[in-house]
Amino acid sequence: MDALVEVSGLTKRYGGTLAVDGVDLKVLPGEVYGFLGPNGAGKTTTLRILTGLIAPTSGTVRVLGGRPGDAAVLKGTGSMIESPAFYPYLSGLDNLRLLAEYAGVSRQRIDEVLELVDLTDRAKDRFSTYSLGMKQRLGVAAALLKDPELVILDEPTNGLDPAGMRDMRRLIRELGTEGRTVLLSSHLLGEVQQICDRVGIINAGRMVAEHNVDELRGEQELVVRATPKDTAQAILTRFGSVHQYDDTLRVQVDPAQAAEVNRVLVEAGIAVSELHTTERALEDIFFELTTELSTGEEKTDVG
Ligand SMILES: Nc1ncnc2c1ncn2[C@@H]1O[C@H](COP(=O)(O)OP(=O)(O)OP(=O)(O)O)[C@@H](O)[C@H]1O
Repeated sequence: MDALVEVSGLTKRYGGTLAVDGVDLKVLPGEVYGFLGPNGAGKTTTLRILTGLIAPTSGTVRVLGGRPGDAAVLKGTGSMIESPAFYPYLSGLDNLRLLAEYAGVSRQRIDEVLELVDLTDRAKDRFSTYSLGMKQRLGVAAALLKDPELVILDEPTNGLDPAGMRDMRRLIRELGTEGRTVLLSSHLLGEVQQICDRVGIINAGRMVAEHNVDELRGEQELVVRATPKDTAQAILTRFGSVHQYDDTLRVQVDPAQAAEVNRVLVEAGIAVSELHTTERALEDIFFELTTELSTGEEKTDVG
């Protein structure tokens, strides 16, 4: 399967700051890929390079088989990098019309994208009257106008309230299920876990890990609080390795087996007062990796 985005040894230096430091990245057709990292990790810089907005210092970058910024690549890529810029005094619809005219897109496609981002009812209102969530969704609509194969979204839920985040996540999942390839950045673990198929973790300009989100889910643990604890622990070892954490037991077992674990414990006369899954897996990996690196070599090179 040919990757839609293929980045190798990508580096970007701003004066003395190494913003991106030898990043390798592959985004495969049809996947929703999450580019996860804390603020300042180098996500926006990488996405700006992929969309041809800035040039890399070194490394190779292929997007849709071509170079970022090439006409054919631009045609097949829709993006929203940082806050989308629109004319505040024009309606959402008129803003899209302007972009559509420039890109040679039909009126029908404008209606389709407005429908997709759930802005049909407010399309004729001025952009300045939109909520932040609506502004971001219009940004996604603009990115989708050309019916692109690849959609690149930089922190699409940033600054949104919980309802706005939910709508945006739903929209991105929809894009994924309709077969589009999506590359998005985020600093939110839970978000990436909810909407992405694969995740690349970046910290201090370096890719520190790449995971299949399903595998990570499988690595989740069950948290069990039960008495008597010793007997519970002995029973739980049948399901997977068990370790104690505070006064709970943590079992490495597929969370889908939670009901079965509960049944077996209760049938053995154990009182179960708490049983839930934990999202520690991705969090642990993330913090382990980012702490390791941030205490390691400095990313700022003043030489
Ligand atoms: N135009 C620029 N000039 C100088 N330094 C820059 C520039 N753009 C980014 N940087 C620096 O490069 C590093 C990476 O920034 P980048 O914006 O790519 O990170 P990010 O992961 O997108 O973080 P955020 O979510 O905060 O935007 C930071 O140290 C930032 O200060």
